[in-house]
Amino acid sequence: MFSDATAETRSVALRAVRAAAALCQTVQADIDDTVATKDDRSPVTVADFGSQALICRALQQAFPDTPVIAEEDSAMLQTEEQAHILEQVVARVQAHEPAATAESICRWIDHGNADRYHDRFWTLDPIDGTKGFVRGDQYAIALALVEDGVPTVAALGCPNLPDNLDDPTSHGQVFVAVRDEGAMQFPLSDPDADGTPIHTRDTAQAEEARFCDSFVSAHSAHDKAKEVGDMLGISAPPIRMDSQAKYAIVARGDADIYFRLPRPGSDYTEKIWDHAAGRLVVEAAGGRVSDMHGEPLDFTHAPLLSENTGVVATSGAIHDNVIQALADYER
Ligand SMILES: Nc1ncnc2c1ncn2[C@@H]1O[C@H](COP(=O)(O)O)[C@@H](O)[C@H]1OP(=O)(O)O
Ligand SMILES: [Mg+2]
Ligand SMILES: [Mg+2]
Ligand SMILES: [Mg+2]
Repeated sequence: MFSDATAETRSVALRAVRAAAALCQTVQADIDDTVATKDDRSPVTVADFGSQALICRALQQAFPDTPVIAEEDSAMLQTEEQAHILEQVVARVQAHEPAATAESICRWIDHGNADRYHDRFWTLDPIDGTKGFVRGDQYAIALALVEDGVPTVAALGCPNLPDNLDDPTSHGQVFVAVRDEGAMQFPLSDPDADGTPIHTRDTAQAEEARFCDSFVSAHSAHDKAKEVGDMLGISAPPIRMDSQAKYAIVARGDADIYFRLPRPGSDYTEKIWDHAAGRLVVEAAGGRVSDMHGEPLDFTHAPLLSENTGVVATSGAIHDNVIQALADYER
């Protein structure tokens, strides 16, 4: 399905995300005492730092000249107060990179601290949905290459996502997408398994749609999504889920719409690493992604999506209807 042009990029991204997913799974199995609180009061864990260290290390080795814009930095790890977190990060990373030291790990993490737009850069959320991760629910490891402002290659790891939403017993996929070429899912449990192509649902009538939104009500206006869903005639209950796993379930046809609608009075600006990989996975699988006004997501103001308000992803054919319903709702 994928052309040879992106073979090395895809394979480095896929291997790095698989290693980070394995690290996250071992931390999640034993989550106590691995969580700290950042200056903005949001949680960060040993796994966020460990995941960013492993992925940035792999990117730096393979593509030394391509900047990385990632969520975390090592500053708080280097404080005395968080020495116990750093110690655990070192132990977790050494399981994958035996020669790693506290110093090299902090350097790898900070390789992800390019802070402005470039014509070609990687963007990484080492754990997207940290609150879900800490709760034992959904989270994602989201990596995308952005070229000329558009995501072109993505690897989105979803270690807790069931293969089938109605049967939570088997789970864990990584989604790989290439712009204009398609999207595939690979089981995390078997590095040798072939990928399976994924496609959005061919839903033509909005009333047949299922929509998903954030689990955390502070991240997205649940009531607005519900009311717009009612206007579209949607009767199925919303799927509430943490992280970019929401993009993945739209991409593979478990849901038709992902609503991320700002809460009234919120001054939160979305970050590029929360949307670059997910957007590409949905678009390459046949869907559409825009902001809530139908405008394309603009990654040229990295690290912020400062030109956009809200995000809407759909299976494709119903996108214009959904955007129209949002405009009618706002009126
Ligand atoms: N007030 C907010 N509004 C919208 N998104 C937020 C807000 N605060 C944090 N986020 C981000 O939302 C993402 C997860 O949202 P969800 O799981 O609901 O889709 C995370 O990346 C999280 O950032 P962070 O990574 O700093 O925690
Ligand atoms: Mg994160
Ligand atoms: Mg995030
Ligand atoms: Mg965070």
